[in-house]
Amino acid sequence: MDNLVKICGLSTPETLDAALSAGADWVGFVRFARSPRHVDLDVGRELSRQARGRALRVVLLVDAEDTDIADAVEALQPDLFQLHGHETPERVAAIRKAFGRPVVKALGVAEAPDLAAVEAYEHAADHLLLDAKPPRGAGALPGGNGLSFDWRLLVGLDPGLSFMLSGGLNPDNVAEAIRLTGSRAVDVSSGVEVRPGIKDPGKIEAFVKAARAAYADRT
Ligand SMILES: O=C(O)c1ccccc1N[C@@H]1O[C@H](COP(=O)(O)O)[C@@H](O)[C@H]1O
Repeated sequence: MDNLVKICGLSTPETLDAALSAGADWVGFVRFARSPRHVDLDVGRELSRQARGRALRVVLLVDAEDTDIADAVEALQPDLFQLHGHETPERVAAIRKAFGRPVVKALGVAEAPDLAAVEAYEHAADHLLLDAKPPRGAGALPGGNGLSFDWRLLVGLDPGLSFMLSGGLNPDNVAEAIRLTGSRAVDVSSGVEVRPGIKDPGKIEAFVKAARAAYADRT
């Protein structure tokens, strides 16, 4: 992953088009029924067709059963999976092997000891996504909460696999996040929305521009 921008939680042709036109490298589709960004299989199929050849397509799953993964693969033909639940390294490796797609494993970060989990996924996942820990409490989503964590925790981090920074990013803070962490990949969902699940084409464009400018400043 190098100078990569991912826009996640896209659920309409118009907002997907905004992400593709802005030059997003990866686009994400959420398959998690409780999420305001969840796409059913028919919508996902159409969106995935729209993105094919223009960006890599990521299907986001949360502690999914094999049958649900198989349904998502059949309909959306994703290029990668993002696993955003409590999947163990063994489960991540099994999904990667069974479905023949690279896996991005999301890990929640709140404090330095949380980064100890990184090592366990070194041989199981292809990439990591470092996200804020979700809030405690019934009904909280495992991600997509617009919360950031202390990016200084990542300074000097050199995991054995590439990582993507996520959690609470938006067009106004992504440049600082890239500058501070040195991250070569960023991911956003709620920071380019007007309300949960409703993406804003202008914010999508502004996010991609701001991330690209920050990457360019670094080289
Ligand atoms: O977006 C969701 O609804 C979601 C549901 C379940 C798991 C993860 C989810 N979102 C992902 O979380 C990160 C961070 O999101 P945000 O930018 O802080 O809103 C991102 O990868 C989302 O796609």
